[in-house]
Amino acid sequence: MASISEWYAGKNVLITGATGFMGKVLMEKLLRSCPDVKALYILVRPKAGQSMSERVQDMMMCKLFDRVREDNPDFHQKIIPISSELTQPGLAISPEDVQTLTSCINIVFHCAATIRFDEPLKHALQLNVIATQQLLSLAQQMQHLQAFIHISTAYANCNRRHIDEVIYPPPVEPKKLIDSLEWMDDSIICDITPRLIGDRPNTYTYTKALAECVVQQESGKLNIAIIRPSIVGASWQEPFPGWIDNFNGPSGIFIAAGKGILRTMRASNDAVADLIPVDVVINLTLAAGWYTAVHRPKTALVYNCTTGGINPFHWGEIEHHVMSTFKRNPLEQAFRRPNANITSNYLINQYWILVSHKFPALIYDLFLRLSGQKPQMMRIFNRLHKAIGLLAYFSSQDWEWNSDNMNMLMNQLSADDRRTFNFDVRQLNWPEYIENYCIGTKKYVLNEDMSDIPAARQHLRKLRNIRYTFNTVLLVFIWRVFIARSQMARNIWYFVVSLCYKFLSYFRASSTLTQ
Ligand SMILES: CCCCCCCCCCCCCCCCCC(=O)SCCNC(=O)CCNC(=O)[C@H](O)C(C)(C)COP(=O)(O)OP(=O)(O)OC[C@H]1O[C@@H](n2cnc3c(N)ncnc32)[C@H](O)[C@@H]1OP(=O)(O)O
Ligand SMILES: NC(=O)C1=CN([C@@H]2O[C@H](COP(=O)(O)OP(=O)(O)OC[C@H]3O[C@@H](n4cnc5c(N)ncnc54)[C@H](OP(=O)(O)O)[C@@H]3O)[C@@H](O)[C@H]2O)C=CC1
Repeated sequence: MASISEWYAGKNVLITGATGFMGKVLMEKLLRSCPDVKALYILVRPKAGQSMSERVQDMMMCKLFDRVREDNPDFHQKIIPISSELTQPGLAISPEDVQTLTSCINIVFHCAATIRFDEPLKHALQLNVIATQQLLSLAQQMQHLQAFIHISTAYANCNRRHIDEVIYPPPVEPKKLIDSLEWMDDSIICDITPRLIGDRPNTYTYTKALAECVVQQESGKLNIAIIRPSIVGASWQEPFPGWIDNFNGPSGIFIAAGKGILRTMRASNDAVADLIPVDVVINLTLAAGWYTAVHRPKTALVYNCTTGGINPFHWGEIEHHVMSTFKRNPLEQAFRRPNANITSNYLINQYWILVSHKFPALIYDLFLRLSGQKPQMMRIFNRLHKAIGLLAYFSSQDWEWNSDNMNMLMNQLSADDRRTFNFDVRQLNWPEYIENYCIGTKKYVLNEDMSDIPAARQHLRKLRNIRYTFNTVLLVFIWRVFIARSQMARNIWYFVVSLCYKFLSYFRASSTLTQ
């Protein structure tokens, strides 16, 4: 039987969401490990004042593609951008492009989605469900299509504790919801959203569950597989350890903790942190594409792509390793020395938010105001609180995912493929991974230079001295205001001191008696 890379040789691949985090890693891996792939057609929209081709050119310059560039400097010739806005009818693909795609595509990877937790329901539905439906219709017209791989999330069914590799009945029939929301005013939709999403935490997980149902409805006509990754983190090994390019999920939290901004967060120390490295997800996705096309399973296979059941690691351990890494490799211009703690207790968390977030932010903003600058710290903390409020749901509880299909797929691979498309997370060394992850956020998200670490350490020492000075001044101030000025406070103070003195004399006397 052909190996995975042999199977991809000569194939035309369609990728949605190629400019996103996972889409880029998918493209890189395909180009590097399947060098004979014929072409990658990627659906891209113009954005932020950049045309589609400018965006693609920029993307290919990214460090992520360094290894591919080394192997094949002309790799860009294999990338064919197709202009598309997924929220538009027909995905806004021109008739000529539709013609090209339907005549040549062999496999589709559908990665595009809105992953924002606060997305208005109508937009999340438009992108995550309706666009998926439209892409499936397009796929049905593709004459040489062998597999359609849909990227979902392990949290699509997070209202359940135990999640099997099956497509669960949807919370509502997608078509009914689409029809009803079509005529509704945005404010009405906003009002009924909590009732609709029910026991799911956000519109993201809700619409991803609906998308799975839409995919299932087409599974009789197409060869389909669904990949459900948990919390996708930086790369483990490929193309190099620690690659990450965004603030999503834990990355933003790690950075905020490393910068000394985040000091407390609601999370359970003992809950499993189901992180999965992005390269593992992509290796599994490519292997699943091969398996779906070659073996044509009778029903759509779902692959829960998680670590918790196989090689568990907990949020408490993550906190420890993140803090230890940022103490050894500090981020530049930290606000305070990194020292974040997680707690599952609501009141304790609120106390630390007040003392360690809001109070320093107020003081710093006061300092900025007095020095004629614009206050900004409170604004940053408000955004951070919004983000951690939305993420806490995922870090405060455990889920159990069945991963039989992931194991089955691993057993189907040859020894060579298992090495090239490694998704065996039993080999993952968590402390090493978290260290590379944190350093990755420093190098690739914040674009900080590792050679500036001595200066960053010096800055932390300065912050420590400021803290010591501040604490001393505060003590003297309290003494001056409450002790020195009030007779009663003075009396209490003398009483406490004389009590301590009496205790000390008593212990000294009793210890001389026993000698
Ligand atoms: C040491 C302690 C260790 C403790 C460990 C505990 C960690 C717990 C982590 C739990 C993670 C759970 C994730 C669950 C994932 C489910 C999996 C998936 O399927 S789906 C995949 C997961 N999906 C997601 O993760 C999406 C979550 N994100 C969102 O929904 C939205 O970004 C938002 C609502 C948080 C903020 O909206 P909005 O106010 O409109 O703001 P914008 O969006 O415009 O961004 C403003 C600025 O903030 C930046 N920034 C962004 N995110 C974070 C962050 N987490 N943090 C910090 N910063 C963040 C952003 O880059 C930007 O910077 P700049 O350009 O201004 O400089
Ligand atoms: N990251 C994670 O932790 C997890 C992600 N997933 C799933 O993996 C998939 C990829 O996620 P990830 O790469 O992290 O997400 P990103 O947000 O990084 O990428 C999303 C992609 O979708 C594209 N897209 C969004 N809206 C449109 C639109 N209207 N028209 C055309 N393209 C659009 C984006 O294009 P543009 O650049 O133009 O915005 C981008 O390429 C998603 O399906 C997500 O649900 C699942 C579990 C965890």
